[in-house]
Amino acid sequence: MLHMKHIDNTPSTPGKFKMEKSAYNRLRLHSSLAKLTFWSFVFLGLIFVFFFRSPSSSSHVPSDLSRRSLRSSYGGPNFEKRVRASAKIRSRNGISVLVTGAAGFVGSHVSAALKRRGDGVLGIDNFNNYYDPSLKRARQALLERSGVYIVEGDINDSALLKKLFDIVPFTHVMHLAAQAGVRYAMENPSSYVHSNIAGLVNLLEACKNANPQPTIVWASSSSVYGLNTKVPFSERDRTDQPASLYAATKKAGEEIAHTYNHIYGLSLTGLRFFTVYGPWGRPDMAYFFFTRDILKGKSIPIFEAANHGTVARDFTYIDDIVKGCLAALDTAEKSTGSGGKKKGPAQLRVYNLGNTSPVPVSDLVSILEKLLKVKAKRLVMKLPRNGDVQFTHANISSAQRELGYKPTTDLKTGLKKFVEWYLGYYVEGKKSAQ
Ligand SMILES: O=C(O)[C@H]1O[C@H](OP(=O)(O)OP(=O)(O)OC[C@H]2O[C@@H](n3ccc(=O)[nH]c3=O)[C@H](O)[C@@H]2O)[C@H](O)[C@@H](O)[C@@H]1O
Repeated sequence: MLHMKHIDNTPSTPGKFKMEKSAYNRLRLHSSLAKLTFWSFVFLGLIFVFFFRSPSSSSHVPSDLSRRSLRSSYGGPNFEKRVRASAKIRSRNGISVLVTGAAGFVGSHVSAALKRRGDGVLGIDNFNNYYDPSLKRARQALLERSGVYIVEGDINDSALLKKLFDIVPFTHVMHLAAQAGVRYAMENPSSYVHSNIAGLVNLLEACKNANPQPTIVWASSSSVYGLNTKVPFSERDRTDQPASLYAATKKAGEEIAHTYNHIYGLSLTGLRFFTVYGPWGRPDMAYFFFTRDILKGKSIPIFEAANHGTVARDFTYIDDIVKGCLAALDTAEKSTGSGGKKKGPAQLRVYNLGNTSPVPVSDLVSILEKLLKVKAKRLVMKLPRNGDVQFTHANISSAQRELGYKPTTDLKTGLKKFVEWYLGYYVEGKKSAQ
């Protein structure tokens, strides 16, 4: 309107005015055509996006990675058949368990034990390369032979988790997927946030929305005791002075568990594992790379505290941990909510799963020397300030009383089994230990 008025009032010669007016009309025609073309493109673009986008690229899916994997391997009758067959319960009173981190050290052992006793087990693992993924693939191959299928995916992929819960009404979730390792947190802090915080929340969201809601047992860590000096560590002790980001994310996990229990009625049990070791273990852990480096003739760094103080760990054998995990699953009560709504109070537990006899790291090395029949090149070093604590020692009376947990393997016996496995897998199997 204002624009028109301005043109009408333009003082000019008639001819010139005429000329200007027709130029103006041409201009208007051009601009209308341009507008029409522009909006046609926008409209066509919207139609294209609406009809041709993949159903998996919904706002649920957090990353390109998960989108790609969803398209390539999830869905379809064959996938669903495999998932159902793996999760099928084959014993009376059996349970169906989704095991996260199933290709990991503890995850693979727990999955195998559940399957052996007739429970339904479905695994999920992202097969990341924090340590040699070929070891994870070898664990996967073993599980595959006993009928456990591991879906390749990330616990941050909510569309995938929803799909799995849609296919199987899991009674339990054994959540063992995590970014482990105390010292690596200084190198790659975000991977701890991604797996131990964002991943945990995403998993709990899927659990709270599921109908029926599953019961959840998950891996916390002895590292939550941080700089505590009172030993042995009891579940009632303070856990507010973590020494590493890893420990802080596990502690955060315990608080997140409290929230989901409180708001949604999820039954949650956290297990504080104490330096778990054994066959098929993690190559980033000291007992594992000490073995590799002793055999290679490389020197090994042995930490000691100030004033030649002993650094010790309550090393716990994998079979004892597996028994603790199964007992936690078996004694856990059901979640009380359904479809995201709480119906009543639910169980919230936390237990130490340790061995109750701390061993100095230098003694661990002496045991390895005997088993390997090779003298270690010891390089005694000051305990670095990068997350390590001086000692750990579990009080397990709660787990003993309520789970019937009773560790039976001492470090010497357990390391003997580890070394037998190590030599068979790497030396006889001619695989290179990285
Ligand atoms: O139980 C736990 O809470 C934690 O146990 C281990 O952490 P850590 O006990 O530090 O296990 P290692 O990294 O294998 O270290 C074992 C011992 O060897 C010592 N160490 C480690 C590395 C090294 O080069 N030299 C050395 O003397 C450490 O100080 C520690 O006392 C796992 O790596 C964590 O994922 C787990 O949560």
